[in-house]
Amino acid sequence: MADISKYLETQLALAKQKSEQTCSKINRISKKSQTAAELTSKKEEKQFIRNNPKISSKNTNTSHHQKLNSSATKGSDEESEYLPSSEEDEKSKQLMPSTTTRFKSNLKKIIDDGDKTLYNKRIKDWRKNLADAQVKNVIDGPYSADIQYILEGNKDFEEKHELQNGLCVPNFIWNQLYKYQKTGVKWLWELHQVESGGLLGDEMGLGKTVQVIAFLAGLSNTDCGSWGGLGPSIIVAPATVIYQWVSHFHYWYPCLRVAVLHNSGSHNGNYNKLIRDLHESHGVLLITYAGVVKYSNDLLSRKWHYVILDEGHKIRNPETQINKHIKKFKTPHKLLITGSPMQNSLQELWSLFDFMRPGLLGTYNAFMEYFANPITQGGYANATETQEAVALEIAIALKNIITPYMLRRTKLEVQEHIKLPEKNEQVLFCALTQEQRDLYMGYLMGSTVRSILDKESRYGDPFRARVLVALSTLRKICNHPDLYLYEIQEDDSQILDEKFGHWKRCGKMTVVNSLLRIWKKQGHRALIFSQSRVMLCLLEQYLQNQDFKYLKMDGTVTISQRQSIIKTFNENADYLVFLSTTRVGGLGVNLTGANRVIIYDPDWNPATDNQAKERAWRIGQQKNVTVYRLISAGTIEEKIYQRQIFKHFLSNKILIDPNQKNVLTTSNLQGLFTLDEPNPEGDTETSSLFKHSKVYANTSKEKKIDIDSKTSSQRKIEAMRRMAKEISRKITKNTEDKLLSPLHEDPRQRYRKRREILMNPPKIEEPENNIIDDKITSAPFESIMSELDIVNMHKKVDYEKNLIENVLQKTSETDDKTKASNNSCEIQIDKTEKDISKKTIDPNLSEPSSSTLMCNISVVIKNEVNKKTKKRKYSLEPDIENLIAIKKVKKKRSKRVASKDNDDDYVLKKLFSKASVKTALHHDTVVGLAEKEKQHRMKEEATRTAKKALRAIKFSWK
Ligand SMILES: Nc1ncnc2c1ncn2[C@@H]1O[C@H](COP(=O)(O)OP(=O)(O)OP(=O)(O)O)[C@@H](O)[C@H]1O
Repeated sequence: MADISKYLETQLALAKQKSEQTCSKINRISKKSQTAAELTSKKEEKQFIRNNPKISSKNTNTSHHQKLNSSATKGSDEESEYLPSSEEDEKSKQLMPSTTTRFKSNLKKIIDDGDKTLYNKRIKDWRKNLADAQVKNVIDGPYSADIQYILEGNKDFEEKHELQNGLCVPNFIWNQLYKYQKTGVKWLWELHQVESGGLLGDEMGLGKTVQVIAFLAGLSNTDCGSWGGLGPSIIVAPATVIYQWVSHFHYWYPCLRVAVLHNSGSHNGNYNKLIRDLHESHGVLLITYAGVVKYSNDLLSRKWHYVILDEGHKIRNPETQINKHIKKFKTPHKLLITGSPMQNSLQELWSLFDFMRPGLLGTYNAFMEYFANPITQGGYANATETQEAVALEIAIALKNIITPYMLRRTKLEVQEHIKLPEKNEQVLFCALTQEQRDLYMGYLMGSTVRSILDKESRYGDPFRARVLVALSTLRKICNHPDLYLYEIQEDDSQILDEKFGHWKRCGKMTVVNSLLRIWKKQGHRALIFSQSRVMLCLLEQYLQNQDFKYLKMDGTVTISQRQSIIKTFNENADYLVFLSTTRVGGLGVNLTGANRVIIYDPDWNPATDNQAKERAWRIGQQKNVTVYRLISAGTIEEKIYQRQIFKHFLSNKILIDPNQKNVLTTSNLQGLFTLDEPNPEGDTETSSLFKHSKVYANTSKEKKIDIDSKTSSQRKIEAMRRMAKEISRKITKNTEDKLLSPLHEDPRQRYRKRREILMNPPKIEEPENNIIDDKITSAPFESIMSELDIVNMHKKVDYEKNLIENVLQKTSETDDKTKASNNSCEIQIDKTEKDISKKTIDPNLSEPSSSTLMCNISVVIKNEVNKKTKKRKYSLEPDIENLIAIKKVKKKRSKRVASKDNDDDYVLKKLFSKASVKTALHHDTVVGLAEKEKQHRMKEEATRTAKKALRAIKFSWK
């Protein structure tokens, strides 16, 4: 009896201790986190007050939040959905010097035709090369499509392919076009003839630029209309792709003059003169979107034949300055090129059509009332049946209206022509580090978020701006704790250089680290995109520390040099990584040198992320492409991803299939400011919603490898380790259960219940998230005795010994069954056990605490492993928590590294095994594309079969 009461006392003490630990873990946020949240809130508050004189005239320092705030209140759509990245990036101070500067001097600039002398020289060189190619069949200079055509042995390079009604496209272009591109050129020609604008909306990388150049080349060879062929034209494009246009023109149609109206252009002197010159020579003027606003008076004072907007979705917000200026051009020939015609909402579609087919979709207000709102409403999963039916009918009507003016082909549809390699796109839900979780929770509990969520305290300040600032802060914590902490440092000296931005402090960076290491071994090259330039600096610092060769392109790289950096990366396989902001490197450029893509942080706008990944998966890519989108599990990033899914759905409903069904409901503010920990299976909210899209690493081959390669003792060690972990978990769980239970006041009852559990131990599932070979070597938990059973069966002093013996016995049984036992490898536990009992078991306790137990078992395991290590020189992998690496296994794995087929599988297993990735989803399945793909294939198959059937009955008659 006395023993039992002593035991119960100990249990009670243990339970109390455990409860305190648990409570403090759950509720207590570190001092550092609290202080950080309060300092941030104060800073933000000052800023709000500063920006809202009605609240107070008190003045404060300027911080980046001012920018956030002002942009947020401006109400531009881009800013409402997205907190400045590139804009912020362009101006934000750099944390560390960019190595990009090193490469600048080596980069060869692409020169446009703004400078007439240079233009004349280029034309002279080109003509000479053309002549050389015809005569000598070799050239000493840059290739162009016509020269290439001649060198390939074609004699008809001066001939043209004439389309119906006279468009004459030079053969050296026409013959190089894919079939669907020829259709595209014909479609542009049809629009031209009916004097209409249009939207070329092919998926990214399908050669929209090439189609437009082919069409313009055709026009310039066709004597028609008031311009007698091609008149002076303007192409508006984002800064990064301006020079891509130049080089495409120089390649595909070298005789045309193309000049860049920008500081970076070759033209010297008065920009007015350049516009006049270009206009007179019927050339093409390339200009940025900002340039249109800047030079609008001069541009608008002339008549232009074609106005073409590349990445035309830039004008999706009808309220912007750019939009207003661009719509003033008076020509019916307006083309819009974009791979993402609808990104966030239906109003965007209206804005695009208002540029190239004004009036087609009515006025803005009418469109919003009669089209956009009902379609959106009917799109939510919680819409009524009537709302759904109305949405469907209106979506069909809208699709019918826009179809003649919009040509969109997906990669899937044209796959038989372009034969792109496969693409595997996954969303990896990454665990936050303890520090991140702490800071995240601290900020959620801080005054900024409280003031947002507390309806009562919503004073008349810019509420929306507060929300956006808070969201931005949470995103920073997800990206790296230092992005957040850096801002509240009063003084730079507080920053510890060696720890600053360290990858181990951030869950997603840990994943990046694993990915890059594996990819380097596998021989893959990667693009890494982030929204923020500051984050790129941290990634850059990481790459430098690891000695990974990389190139970086962000807003600080001059426009004229961007194309050269891209070219260098594509041509030089020494560079492992191309780092870029999503907005600078994600638009329009070709980065096919890489076949792996990491999208480090999600954008509110799904198209931004899509654009980025399409840089690698496009014509010219030879290898299979894998894209990883990193999401910090349970955080704001997951909500952003869900928002992306909804936007995808909406856009697919109009552009692809009005019958699309949605699974997401509207989200509320509260939902944005929570931290949803993944459930025990590692599922986050999103992965629970999209269970059918979950990615499982294929373990079958790995299992075989492990069975073959592991010795019996290694298996025993692992079994012990797992069991120790499980026992520890059981103790913790039991203690917690009791604590939560109303019985916790009565130790006797608690004991009775506990005994009952011991007599009938619950079945415990094997942990899913574990080292690779779980299922092979683990002793079945249901047959393992609980540590308390053992305590009850033996004296305390024998506790450890018995436990270990028990484990070994069970494991031996398992081993015998699998015929893999190896007597010579028997673990000698006696000495270890004695050592442990001397060193670690607290004599005051009748039962070791779970943590002590865990520690003890670890010691046993480590001792054993060390012993083995000494004997056989095994190498351990200390950086992987709880993983005891065994060389043989590693050897097998490195063989797997070489096997390209399983590259992605291997990567995923590694990530799961390190527990840095909680779960992974197939992105295409989530956004419904895989389903579409399946349907498309089925339809194709069905059509083929039907045709065959028709032929069959026809011939059967004969
Ligand atoms: N017919 C073709 N023959 C050879 N190469 C082609 C052809 N069409 C396109 N390409 C190449 O494919 C790549 C992608 O083309 P392009 O940049 O025109 O695509 P895009 O649809 O404009 O892409 P984005 O939407 O990303 O701007 C380029 O490198 C281009 O040279």
